[in-house]
Amino acid sequence: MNQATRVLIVEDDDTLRDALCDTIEFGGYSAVAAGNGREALSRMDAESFDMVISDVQMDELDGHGLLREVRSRKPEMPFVMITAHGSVRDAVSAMRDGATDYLLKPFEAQVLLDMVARMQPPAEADLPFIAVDPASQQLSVLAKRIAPSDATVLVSGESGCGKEVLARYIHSESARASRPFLAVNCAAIPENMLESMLFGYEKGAYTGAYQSRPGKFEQANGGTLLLDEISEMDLGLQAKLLRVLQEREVERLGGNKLIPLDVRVIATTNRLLEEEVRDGHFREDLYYRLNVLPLNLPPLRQRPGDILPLARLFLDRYAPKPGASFDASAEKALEQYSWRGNVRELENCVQRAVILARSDVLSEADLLLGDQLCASAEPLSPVPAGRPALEGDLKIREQELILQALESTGGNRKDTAERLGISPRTLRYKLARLREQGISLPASA
Ligand SMILES: Nc1ncnc2c1ncn2[C@@H]1O[C@H](COP(=O)(O)OP(=O)(O)OP(=O)(O)O)[C@@H](O)[C@H]1O
Repeated sequence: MNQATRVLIVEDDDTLRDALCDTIEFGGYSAVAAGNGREALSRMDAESFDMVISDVQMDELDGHGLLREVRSRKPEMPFVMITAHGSVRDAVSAMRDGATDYLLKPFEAQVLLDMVARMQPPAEADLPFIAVDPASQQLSVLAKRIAPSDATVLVSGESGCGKEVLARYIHSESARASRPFLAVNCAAIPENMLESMLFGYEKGAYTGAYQSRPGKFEQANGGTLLLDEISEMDLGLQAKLLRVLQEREVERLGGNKLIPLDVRVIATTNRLLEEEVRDGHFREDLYYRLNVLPLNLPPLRQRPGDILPLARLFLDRYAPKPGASFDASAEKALEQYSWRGNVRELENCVQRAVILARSDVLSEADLLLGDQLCASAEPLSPVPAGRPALEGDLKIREQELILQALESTGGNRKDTAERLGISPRTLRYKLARLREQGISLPASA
C-alpha cells in the first residue's frame, strides 16, 4: 500500500463516484473525484496525480476526449478506462487511444484495487543491484569505476536482464546521486510525443500545448537521464538527440532560448546496435556518441550465481510475512531452469509461487516451471475468480490475438503493434501482463 499514490477518479454518477473513491481509499491510496473530463483536466492543472481512472460517457468532456488530452500532456500517466458491460468497441478504441488498461462494468472492488496496485512503479529503494555471480561482480566493479565520469554509457543486454537496475546503480555511485534520475522508454511513447517529452515545449508550440513544459533533459539537469530502448527511436529524432548531446544544450519546441545542460546520459538497448547501424535504422554518428562506455549485461542463464540471491530478494519482497524460504527441490529447480525471460521471468515466477504456496517453505511444485506452467495455463489464461465472464472471455481473445500476431511477425514488436493497430507502448504493457501470468513469449518480444 502506498499512501502517497494519488488517483484521480472521473465519473459523472455521484453514487458510483463515491463508491469508487471509497474503494480506493480503503485500499490505502488517496482519491480525488471529478464529475467530468473538463473538471478532471482543471484538477490535473492544479495538482499532481499518479493515475487516472475514468468513465467513458460524460457530458462536457467524455472519457475518450479526456484520454486524448491526458496523453498529450502526460504521455506516461497510467490511464484506466471504465467501459460499459459488453462494450467491446469502447474498450478497443480506449486501448487504441493509449489507455493503459480498461475495466468492464460491473467489477468487484478487489478488481479495481488489483488494477491500481499493478500500475504502481516499484519504489526506488526496492531496487538494489544484486551481483553475486563472478560475471556480474566484474560488471559491478566496472560500473562503480565508470560511475564518477560524465561520459555516456551504453548498456546492452536481453530484455528483462536488469539494464535499468544497472543504470540506477551507476547513478547511485556517482556524484550525481542526490540529483534526479529520470527514465524515458523510447519504445513505449508514441513518436510524436517523445520529442516534446525529451526536449519540452513552449505554450502554443502545437495544438494542445496549453502551457510551457520543461522536457526530461531539463528536469534531469544535474542528474542522470536513462534513454531506455534507444534503438526504437526514429531517425529524425536521433538527429535531434545527437545535436543535444553534442552541444550540451536544449531548445524547447517552439522556443528560442538555449538551455545549458549538465546531464549524464545512459542508454539501453536489447538489440545489437551495430546491426541496426548496418541496416540503416540507427545513425552511426549517434551510435559512436552513445557507445563511449559500453557495458554488456549477460543473460541470467550465463550468471547462475545470481539466481538464488535474486530469488530470495523477490521472496522477501512478495511474501506476505517475513521468514519465507525455498526448500532444496525449489532451489535446484530455480538453478537449473533456463530463464529465457531473464530476471523479470524469475521475479514473476517467485511472485506467482508466493500466491500458490500453501506453506512459507516453497517447493519445486509451487514454482510451476516449464511444462507444469503450460499444463496449468489451459486455456491461455485462467479467468480470475469473481470477474464477469465476458471480461474473462475478452481478455483470453485479446491474448490469442496478441500471441498470433507475435508469431506471424517472428516476435517483432513494432510490426506486431502495427498489425494489432495499437501503440508499441500499449503492446509493451500487454506483453508484460502476459509474462506476469507466466505465458512464454518469443525471445525478442
Ligand atoms: N541485478 C538485479 N538486482 C535486483 N533486481 C533486479 C536485478 N536485475 C533485474 N532486477 C529486477 O528485474 C526486473 C527487470 O529488470 P530491468 O527492468 O532493469 O530489466 P531491463 O533489462 O531494463 O528490461 P527491458 O529490456 O525490458 O527494459 C525489475 O523488476 C528489476 O527490479
